[in-house]
Amino acid sequence: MARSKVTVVGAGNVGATAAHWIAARELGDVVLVDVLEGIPQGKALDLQESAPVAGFDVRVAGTNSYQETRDSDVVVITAGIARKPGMSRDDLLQTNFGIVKSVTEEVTKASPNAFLIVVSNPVDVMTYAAYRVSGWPKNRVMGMAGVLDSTRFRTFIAQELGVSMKDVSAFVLGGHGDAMVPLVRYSYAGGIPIEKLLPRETIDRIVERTRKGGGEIVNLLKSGSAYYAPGASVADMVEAILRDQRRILPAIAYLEGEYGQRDVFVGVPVILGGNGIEKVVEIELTPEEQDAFQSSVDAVREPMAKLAF
Ligand SMILES: NC(=O)C1=CN([C@@H]2O[C@H](COP(=O)(O)OP(=O)(O)OC[C@H]3O[C@@H](n4cnc5c(N)ncnc54)[C@H](O)[C@@H]3O)[C@@H](O)[C@H]2O)C=CC1
Ligand SMILES: O=C([O-])CC(=O)C(=O)O
Repeated sequence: MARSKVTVVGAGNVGATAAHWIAARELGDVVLVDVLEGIPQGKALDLQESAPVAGFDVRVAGTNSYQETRDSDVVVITAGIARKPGMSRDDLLQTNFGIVKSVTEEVTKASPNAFLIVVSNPVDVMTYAAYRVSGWPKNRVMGMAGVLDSTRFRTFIAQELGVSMKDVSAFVLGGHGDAMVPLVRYSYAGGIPIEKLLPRETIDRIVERTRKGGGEIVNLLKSGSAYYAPGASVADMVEAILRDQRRILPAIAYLEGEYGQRDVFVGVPVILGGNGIEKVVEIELTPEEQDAFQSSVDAVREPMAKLAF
């Protein structure tokens, strides 16, 4: 059986870290692409040279050309600028729109049958842009944010309870901005609803921390944004597709009536497997949760309306 091939566009912090997780989990051969000369080649060679000691057996290549990305099974787009303290993700809109547009044109030519996972921010809007530019079906175009937002929420829950991260599950819905919706009612530790285990004030505090989780890292790093957890979250989605796992994950998906929304990409629970987004899973929301979700979608539609294709 031919080995899978994963292209990661953008060999910066998120791209290189995603490539690392993807290679370490032997999900497929990895091609790193960037406009900077030497960077994707150098990082790919360095990562490849870790294989004998780290114990993985895949090829890792770096390039400035899309030629070598040909016939990839999955393409991850991390190309673009990251925010600095004081900026919102939406401040990156026009610069990253230009980049995501040109990258999408290149990758869709080189790998017409791939699955596309968009990471560049503002990611809900950039996923919509990639969908429009690619003209691909909705099951093959998605964005990564919910896995990251949920892993942050899970981390905070586990830390508050002083229990293993393994036993904590949680869901965050909506756009990847400060209006995202951590779903407390659907969050559990060892199968027990967290509302039965933690006081309301503690839950409210970690919900707020989750919403601002990206900004917390930006303020600490000062010169860029998070990449370890984002890179690992990308690898989880790549694995779900390439290993046909049919996982239920939150992903940025195209909505055509689900959750009362149309013609927008936003984070919702999906079944992710060998056919990409196989289904958007609709769960019942309380009126308050529905209102919060609507506000979050509105916050995605606003910058979306500024895109000129
Ligand atoms: N969706 C999410 O949850 C997350 C999204 N992000 C976003 O991911 C993006 C990347 O972040 P970092 O890796 O930290 O930034 P970075 O600055 O470390 O890397 C970005 C890379 O993209 C490259 N690039 C720029 N234009 C390109 C083009 N046309 N073709 C190919 N490569 C190009 C740059 O040369 C650079 O190496 C940012 O927009 C950031 O906001 C970051 C973390 C989480
Ligand atoms: O906060 C940022 O700009 C990067 C990002 O999306 C995150 O870490 O959640």
